[in-house]
Amino acid sequence: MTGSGASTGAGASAGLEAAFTATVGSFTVEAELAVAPGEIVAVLGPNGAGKSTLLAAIAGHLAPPTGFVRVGGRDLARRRSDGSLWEVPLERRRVGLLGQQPLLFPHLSALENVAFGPRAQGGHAAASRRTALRRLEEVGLADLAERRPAELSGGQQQRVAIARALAARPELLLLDEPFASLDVQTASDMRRLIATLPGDERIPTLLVTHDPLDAIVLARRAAILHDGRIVQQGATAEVLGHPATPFVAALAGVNLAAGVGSGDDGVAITAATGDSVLVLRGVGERLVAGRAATAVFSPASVHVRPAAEGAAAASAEPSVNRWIGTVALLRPAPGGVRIMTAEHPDLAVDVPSAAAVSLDLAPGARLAFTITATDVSVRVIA
Ligand SMILES: Nc1ncnc2c1ncn2[C@@H]1O[C@H](COP(=O)(O)OP(=O)(O)OP(=O)(O)O)[C@@H](O)[C@H]1O
Repeated sequence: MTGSGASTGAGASAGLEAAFTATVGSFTVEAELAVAPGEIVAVLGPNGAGKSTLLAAIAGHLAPPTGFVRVGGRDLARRRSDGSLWEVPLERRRVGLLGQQPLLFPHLSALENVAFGPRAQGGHAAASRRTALRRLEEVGLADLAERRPAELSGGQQQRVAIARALAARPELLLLDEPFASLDVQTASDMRRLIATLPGDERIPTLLVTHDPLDAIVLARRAAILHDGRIVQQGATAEVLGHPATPFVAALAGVNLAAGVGSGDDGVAITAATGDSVLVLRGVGERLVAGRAATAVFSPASVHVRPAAEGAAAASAEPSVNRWIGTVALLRPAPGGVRIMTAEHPDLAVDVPSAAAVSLDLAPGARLAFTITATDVSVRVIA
């Protein structure tokens, strides 16, 4: 391999390193990512955030207008300074891309599907079939090796697709919502499978999903994509446990309350109605009085009861970890009802169905909310 674009990076153990822009139509993705060998990094984002475009650019289906994609220290694509593109052809990339649909060859058996990659790489027929059978054993499908895709369930087809991707000895795995079309039990089996495979093989794996559960279960690191940009990345627990923006908080299913340090280790949050201040004390960083700070908590960790007769939302004294709110909006939530109040319309509170019935919820109802400090994470805004 010659040419100025073929620079080697930090060596064969470098995993995936990428920093590029990629464009489809008028939409542009701009990303800087690194995935270590054996590591799974989750890319989370809502519909249309650019997740599939990001994977297409890394896989080589889209030429990046700027930047580079490098795997194992070897450039797969690079824009040179004169604007010309240096890239490894698709068939020589050793990138396994697995989408929502397994896309198996319908006329081939499961075994022949899996043996296809090793054969295409020049392997002998018998050796390729042995490799394929071993891969099918790993995904628990050796006894169905002779079946064609139409004779397999959706979950089984996905397993064959994983076995096929791995049989081609990829240097990088790209998983695009691989659980999206599976039922709950099959998706859970697939998660377990994916959790063990790439680590054993030291394959860097990028897992695209819109489900925070995938990131929590499978990935130690997560990147959040929004409108084609990575808006936050880091340890999964950190990103989802203390989101930097309301957008990431909504994606993670937690509340992010912005305020200022209250001087007694709480975050003072002024009500939208402007007539009261809620102080949330929690665990986390030391806060500085008057400096911007955030508090994060789960909608389900708030306790709700009817407000005592005559309880006033407006008060000169800030109340600590408790507030009175007027129901403004009610929405279905998993296992119950989500409440939003006029005083704090950005803070969701979830109550189980049984509690919702006994609270006699309706817009305009006045409720008392409390949360314990151990359920609140607080942080200074840099
Ligand atoms: N071939 C195309 N031509 C023009 N625009 C496109 C094309 N493919 C995708 N887009 C646009 O690019 C944006 C990102 O699409 P992309 O499929 O990458 O998002 P995504 O995060 O994978 O979404 P989803 O979760 O719905 O699959 C969208 O606004 C989409 O409409």
